[in-house]
Amino acid sequence: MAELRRLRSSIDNMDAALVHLLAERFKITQRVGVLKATHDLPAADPDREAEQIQRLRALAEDSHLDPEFAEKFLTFIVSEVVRHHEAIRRDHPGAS
Ligand SMILES: O=C(O)C(=O)C[C@]1(C(=O)O)C=C[C@@H](O)C=C1
Repeated sequence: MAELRRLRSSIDNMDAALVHLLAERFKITQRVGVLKATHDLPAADPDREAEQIQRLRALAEDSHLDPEFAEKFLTFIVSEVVRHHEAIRRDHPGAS
């Protein structure tokens, strides 16, 4: 069906955009991880995460996206970032 093909083509474009955005986000959090290891800061910052969740839930509501889903998505990404931060701390020569 032509309509299904068109819709799937748009889905593929958006999935590609998501992957590119996530790759850029992880490049930045990599640098944050090195900074945190160098300055002996904890991998996770629960206060910052609470602010991010609050902000994303509000954005999701405005955009008619399920805020629960937005929170789960952010938490999934941030938990992977924290795992990377912990690995950087283990490997980083400047870390204590
Ligand atoms: O902002 C930070 O301190 C980060 O390490 C980045 C980040 C994130 O991925 O947004 C990851 C872990 C923290 O708990 C909070 C936020």
